[in-house]
Amino acid sequence: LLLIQVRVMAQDIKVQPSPRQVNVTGKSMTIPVAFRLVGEQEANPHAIALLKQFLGDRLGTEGFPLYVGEKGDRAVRGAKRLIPDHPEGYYLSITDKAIMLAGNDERGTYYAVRTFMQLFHEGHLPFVGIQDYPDVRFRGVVEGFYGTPWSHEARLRQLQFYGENKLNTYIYGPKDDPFHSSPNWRKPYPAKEAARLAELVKVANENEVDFVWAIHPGLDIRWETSDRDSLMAKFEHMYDLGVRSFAVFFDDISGEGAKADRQVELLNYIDDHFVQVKPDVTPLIVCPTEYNKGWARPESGYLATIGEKLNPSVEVMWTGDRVISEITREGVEWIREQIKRPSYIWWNFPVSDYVRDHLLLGEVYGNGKDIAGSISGFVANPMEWAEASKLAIYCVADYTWNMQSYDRFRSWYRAIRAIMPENVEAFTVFARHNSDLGENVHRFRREESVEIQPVAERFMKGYREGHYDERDFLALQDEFERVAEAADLLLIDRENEALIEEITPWLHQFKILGDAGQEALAMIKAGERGDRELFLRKYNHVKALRKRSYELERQFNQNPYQPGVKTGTTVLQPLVLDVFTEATERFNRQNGTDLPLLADYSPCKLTTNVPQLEHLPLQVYPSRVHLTPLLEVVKWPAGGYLQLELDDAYRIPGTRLNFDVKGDLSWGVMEVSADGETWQTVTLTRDARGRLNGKWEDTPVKFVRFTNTGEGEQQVYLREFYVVFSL
Ligand SMILES: CCCCCN1[C@H](CC(=O)NC)[C@H](O)[C@H](O)[C@H]1CO
Repeated sequence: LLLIQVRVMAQDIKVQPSPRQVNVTGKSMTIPVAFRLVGEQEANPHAIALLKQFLGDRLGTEGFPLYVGEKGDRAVRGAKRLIPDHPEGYYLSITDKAIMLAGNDERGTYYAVRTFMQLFHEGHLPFVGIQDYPDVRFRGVVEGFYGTPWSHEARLRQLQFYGENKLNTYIYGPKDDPFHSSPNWRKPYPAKEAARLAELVKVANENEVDFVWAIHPGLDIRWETSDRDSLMAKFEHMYDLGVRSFAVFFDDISGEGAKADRQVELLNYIDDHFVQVKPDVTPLIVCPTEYNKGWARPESGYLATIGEKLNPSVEVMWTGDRVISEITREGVEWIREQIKRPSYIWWNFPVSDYVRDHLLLGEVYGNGKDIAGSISGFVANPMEWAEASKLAIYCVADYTWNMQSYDRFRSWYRAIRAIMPENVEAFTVFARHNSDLGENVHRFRREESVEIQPVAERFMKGYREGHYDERDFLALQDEFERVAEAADLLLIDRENEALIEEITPWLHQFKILGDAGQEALAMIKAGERGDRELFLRKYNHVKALRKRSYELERQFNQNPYQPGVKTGTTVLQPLVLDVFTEATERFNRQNGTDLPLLADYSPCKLTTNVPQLEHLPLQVYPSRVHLTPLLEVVKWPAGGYLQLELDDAYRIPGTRLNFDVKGDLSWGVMEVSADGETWQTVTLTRDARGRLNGKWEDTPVKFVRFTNTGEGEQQVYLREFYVVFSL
């Protein structure tokens, strides 16, 4: 006799993503010790396998009845009318008589099992009836970023994560995989890579995820049958590896490959002769060359050609109004008109290949909740940091399954709990201050440090005016303490070692930020108490921390684009510098000292008497220091000079400047020096692109300067001025 204890329990049905329709009775039962599985022969084998894995030996031929199957299967005959008539929909019911997991299709049954697994709560199962289905047909991730492709292990973990969160699509399209793009898109994968892809397909199937293999032929495709045959052969090769979903990416190309009518001809051919003739291949997906509204040229007729001539069964991807943009109702309705079908969204978030020194761990927000009717798919392009990308991916799973119920903060918080259950608080602090991108070419920004921002602003204003609120001071001190604590707790966390390995450079930077913040605030108190000795200790500590921060930037995450490790760049980092500068200026005034203010450690100092160049930010890279180019004309007076002082004498190989002036720079002279006393003139030679390069024999150089030694003012464009100080 199975002892079923019926109990009234709280309505805390925690199912992710949020189901559409849940009828709770408020009653529950203890979990039966044994379940009698009915329907194993006909039900989706992946659903059965998941059940067996989850229930283990409690699942057998005796015990509490558990009916599993798809609409039409005998085992779930009774639920026929209750199953939602939507792709991947399911009906789930738990009563004191039986459990039923009934899918509208195979994937629906799998999702019913996933939901069932989440209903186990502290040894009880609630009596519920759930009717559920997703808003968006294709939901998931497109691995489509520039940079180091994800590892095989990372991809396997991703597919498992997608199965858990009802995402059904993974598009394989890493820009830097030579067999996905040029030059080897025509070649089959070598045996080792082929075996790995076959394994990914297998694990994807087990998690009810479509593994979409994308090809990126546009950089060098020739519109001849030979290349068309090469592409078909490659698709056959991928089909033999088990791939049943295919995409063609024509993004980020120009020239021959970008022609719409040629692309459409090829795509229709693939559709007619491959996708439609194979029994089990999902609709072909294309990423168009004009893949966002900012790049769409009505006069090119590109999108019109796609809309009119591309087979209606082909899915067309779209990133929104710009390369990186929020997806709005208006935007998806506009593109739907152009391409004569719903768009398949390629959302460029949390991809960070244009701000590689930042982690994007913030909430998923800004996309409309009313766009489901005009899109067929929604896939997120992630960071090269696979585990760290899971935060945003989890929220995208929530959003695309049930848009109306999506809550950006609740979803984000549940994502953190799903990913770091043993360090929720620490990871929340860390993610809260690692979400904005900083200035970037796409001008896409995200909120960061939202809670503490008003406190920081109010405190700084008060401090400058000479009266700040002690409660604000204490709140900031507390936040910086939490930052330091979070960094140390996460650095020793072992629950997700792959994640900690990815974010360790940022954790070290975060620790320095937490310490620097506390010490900068301590400078204020020491200054107020007139305790010179303590002030100088804190001052020196902050400077040391800034130098460590800078060295860390040159050690980790070195890439040719945005090398280094940025954290808390929108609120906390600037606050540390502001407090340091203000406290030091006060100390200098009170004590007649001239302690340098520059806490933001940099290997290079700019001095100039050219007014427009005085506050020019320097861009420091691992081996070069750049002056930020100016768009406006620079008036360079006679005698005007620009000098870069490095933090040490380097055997620097050279310097380059480009003032965009046609003639030679007879009015100016470039000089270098090791000590700032004896200078050596550098001859500047013009290269093919009109830039002036300075070379000198191999002597150590600490100073580089350019002076207008002519009679009058010169007007130049400062296009480029940088010093290479190590190879
Ligand atoms: C000026 C050109 C920048 C394009 C940037 N896009 C690429 C192409 C794309 O978005 N295709 C839809 C990569 O995917 C990359 O990851 C992403 C964002 O940096």
